[in-house]
This record gives sequence, structure tokens and C-alpha cells, in this order.
Amino acid sequence: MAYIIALDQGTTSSRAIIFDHEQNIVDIRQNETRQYFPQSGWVEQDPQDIWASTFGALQETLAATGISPETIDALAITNQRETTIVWDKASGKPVYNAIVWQCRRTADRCQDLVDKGYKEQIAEKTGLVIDPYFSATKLAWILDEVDPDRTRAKAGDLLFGTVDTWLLWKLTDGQVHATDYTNASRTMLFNIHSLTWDQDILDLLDIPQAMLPEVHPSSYPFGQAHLGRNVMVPVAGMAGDQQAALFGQTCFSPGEAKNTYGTGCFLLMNIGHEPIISRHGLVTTIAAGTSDQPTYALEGSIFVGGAVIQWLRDILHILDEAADSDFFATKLEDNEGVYLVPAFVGLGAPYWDSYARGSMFGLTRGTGRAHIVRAALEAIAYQTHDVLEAMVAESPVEIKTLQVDGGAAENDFLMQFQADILNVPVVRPQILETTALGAAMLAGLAVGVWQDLAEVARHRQVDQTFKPAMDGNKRQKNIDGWKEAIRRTLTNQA
Ligand SMILES: Nc1ncnc2c1ncn2[C@@H]1O[C@H](COP(=O)(O)OP(=O)(O)O)[C@@H](O)[C@H]1O
Ligand SMILES: O=P(O)(O)OC[C@H](O)CO
Repeated sequence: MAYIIALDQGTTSSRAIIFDHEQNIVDIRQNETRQYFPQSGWVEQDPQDIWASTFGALQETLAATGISPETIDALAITNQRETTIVWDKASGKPVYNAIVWQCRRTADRCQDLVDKGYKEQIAEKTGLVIDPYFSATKLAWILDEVDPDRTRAKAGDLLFGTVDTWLLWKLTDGQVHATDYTNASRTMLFNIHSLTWDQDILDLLDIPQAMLPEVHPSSYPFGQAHLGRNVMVPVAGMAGDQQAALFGQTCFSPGEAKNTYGTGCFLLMNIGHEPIISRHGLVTTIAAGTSDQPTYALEGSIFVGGAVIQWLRDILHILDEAADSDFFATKLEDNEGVYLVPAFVGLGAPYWDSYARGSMFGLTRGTGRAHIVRAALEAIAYQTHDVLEAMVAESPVEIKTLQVDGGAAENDFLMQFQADILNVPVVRPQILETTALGAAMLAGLAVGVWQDLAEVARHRQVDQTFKPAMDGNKRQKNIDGWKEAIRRTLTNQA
């Protein structure tokens, strides 16, 4: 028997998942990772914790299953994207905490770039909206702190990486400094047409090319991971988690879309080989693929999805477990006019408001735990509605079904409410670990475990389809209430 192991480094946890050649999950090990919130809207993680939790999960899964590393055909890495790490090449030590994708510390820098008129140019080159979400201004911020005149970065003594690059570098004992197209396309430094780092943007932010990783397709022999006792295993697949999930959901054709409900929610639609620059608040990104010719995707990035449930559990303490949210939400017939806008770190697509903060509306003396829990789950579905609405406006392709995955997609109430609010069937696959599966598929294709896309798609199975069942008037009333809540939360409206 031979296997592929996917390392899925998400915002809240690091997982190692063993797949066999039939794409069955043989074992999963998971370690939580800690987030730090040093100031309002700031989010950091410790890069050493990211590494230790990931490598620990890998070692634990090998120990628990007794699977010998010699029988592993390939490793795959998939990761929270945009999160920015800079380390010292000689010592291998990070020079600052990882600045997490959700972090808003560079909001003013981004506003300054917008005010100076770079919006169109950056959208044309990178497919992105100027926002603190992406790595570019986070990297410039770290350099301003630790290497203001850029001497060390220019000499190549400091290296930059997103989480995939950091893990690859650690796994290969500092031999390989590389990333893939999908992760590079989230930095706001990468030209998605020429598939190269963009010198104009590097100059604009004073970022030396010498510190940037090489960029390859997602299905590629990146390097040999050192798993101890002279055992080397090829790392043959790397992709940002959302693009890996799109691939794992087998959305290989234009018009096919998925939404992942993790810490955030990320709705991606395959748009084929021609990038569209969005006029409706979406971003254009490179999808995971097996060749040099890129496939593109339109993406709606929602910053707070499942994280709102974590907030109810860990900060408000009104839930013991995230899964209990289903029980409380279904205690009510409807939301009774209560809306929660979880703009804890501003709002992403399609609003892009860095300065908005969370708000709740419609509270009465009768408002209790069930209302707040339900409003939180509904907010995940409404935000997805707003993104899908933008996607429909952008693309002539009709979205007939929405494929879903991620931790919060286990919540039946949320999935049914999502189908009701979108008026589109929501299809949940049997394997919810689609992100890891997609990465494993990319690695397996690179090393010849599977021959082609048709072969990797063969194993996909549906768990449940949630069909829209809400009356049209009620749907509209719900959406109107949400739009009003959004209107009252935004700071950037004219
Ligand atoms: N049954 C559930 N209902 C609602 N939210 C859930 C449920 N299970 C997990 N979550 C939420 O999903 C997120 C974890 O999903 P996961 O896909 O592991 O995220 P990530 O990859 O971002 O770390 C957490 O934010 C958690 O609050
Ligand atoms: O940690 P996740 O799975 O919510 O994914 C984070 C995204 O990659 C951020 O862009």
C-alpha cells in the first residue's frame, strides 16, 4: 500500500491527513494553533508554532498508524494564504511574528496607495483590490520595523514566505525557497498575466526581489522533505487552501463554484484561462492546476465565517462547542429581526471596508442566546449571498449548485439556511476535508499516482444536497433586513 500525506495549515489548526490511492482518509491528526490580537484589528501567529504544530501532526499520524515514511509517495502542503512570514536565512529564525491574513494594521498604508491612484494599476496586474488582507503591505510593514533601509533583504539575508513557503523551507532543511502560483497570486506582488513578481509594485513598496521565493505550478516536484533517519519524501503539491478546495471539489470547468466555511468563507468560481478583472468587489486569483498555463478563478473573500462561532464559544462563552450552534439556532422559527454583522476585522468582499467593526441590530428585552447564535450563523449565509450576488453580476455563467466544505459546513441548519437564502441547491460532499484532498490530488498527479483529472474526479461522493425551501417573500424580507444592517455598519459609503 502507498499513501499521500497532505499537510493542511489553516488559521486555527494544523492537520496531517493520510490518503490512500482510492482517496480514502486513512488517518487525521490535528493540533490547534494560537492567534494573538495585540491591538484592535491586529492578528498575529508564531511561525515556530505554525511549524511545530504541522510537523507534530505529521509525526503523530505516522506514529499512530505505524505507516512507514518509505511508503509515502508524496507530501502536499496547503495553507492559510496571505499570512506573511520573514525569517533570517542563516539562523532560520523568524524576525517577527507571522502577520495573519485577517490583520488590518496596514489599513492606512493601503488607503494611501488608493489615494495616490494605484487602484486600477494594481487590479490590472494582480487581480486584487488594494487591501491589508494581502501580503504586500504586511511584508513592507515588517521590513520597515526590522530592516528599514532594506540592507539585509537586498543581500538575500532575509527571506519572505507565505505559510507554504515557510513549511517547505523547514521540511527541506532550508534547501528550498519556493511557492506556487496560487499563493503568489495572493501577495499583491505577483503579476497574474506574466506569472512573475511585478517589479513596479516591488519598487512602489521597496521590497527587494532577492527575498522572494521561486514560483512554480501547484503540481510540481518542489523538493525533498527530510522526515528523519535519511528518509526523503518529495513535496509534489502546494496550493493555497481555497484554491486546493476548488480543485478538491473537482471544479475543473468554468462556472463551477465552491464555498469553504472555515475561519473565513471563500467562494471561488473557475473562470477558465482568461482573467476577468472584477467590477463588483471580487478578486481574480490563480486556480490550482497541473500545467504552466494558468486557470483563473473569481473569488469572494469573507473575513469572518466560522470565526463568529468561535467568538460565541471562546469570548462570549454562550456555546460549549461550535456544533451546539445548530441546536440553539433551530430553537427559533426565524431571526425575529436580530442581525449580527461580524465585521471584527473590517469587511472583505464585496464591501472592502477596513475600518468597519462588528455590530448587532434589532435587540429587544426578549433577545437571548438563541437569537444571537442564530444571527451569527445567518450572517455567514448572508455574507455568502452578497458574494454570490456579485459573482452572478460579474459572470454570464449561471451557478446551478454550490459545492460546500470546511468545518462549519457540518452545520445542517447553516447549510439549509444557505440554500434558502441563495435559492440554489447546496451540495455537501462526503469528504469535508476537500482542501487537503485537493492538495493530495495535486501531489498525486505530479508523481504519477493518478494519471489525469478524470481519474482524480472519479472518487468524489455527495453526502447531502440541501434544496431551497424558503418562501420568496420571506427570503426577500430576510435579505432586506441584512442589507440594512450592512448599510448601518459600513464606514466607506458615499
Ligand atoms: N458545527 C459547526 N457549526 C458552526 N461552525 C463550526 C462548526 N464546526 C466548526 N465550526 C467553525 O469552523 C471553523 C473551523 O473550520 P476549519 O475548516 O477547521 O477552519 P480553518 O481551516 O480556518 O482553521 C471554526 O471557526 C469553527 O468555529
Ligand atoms: O484558514 P482558512 O481555511 O479559513 O483559510 C484562510 C484563507 O486562506 C485566507 O485567505
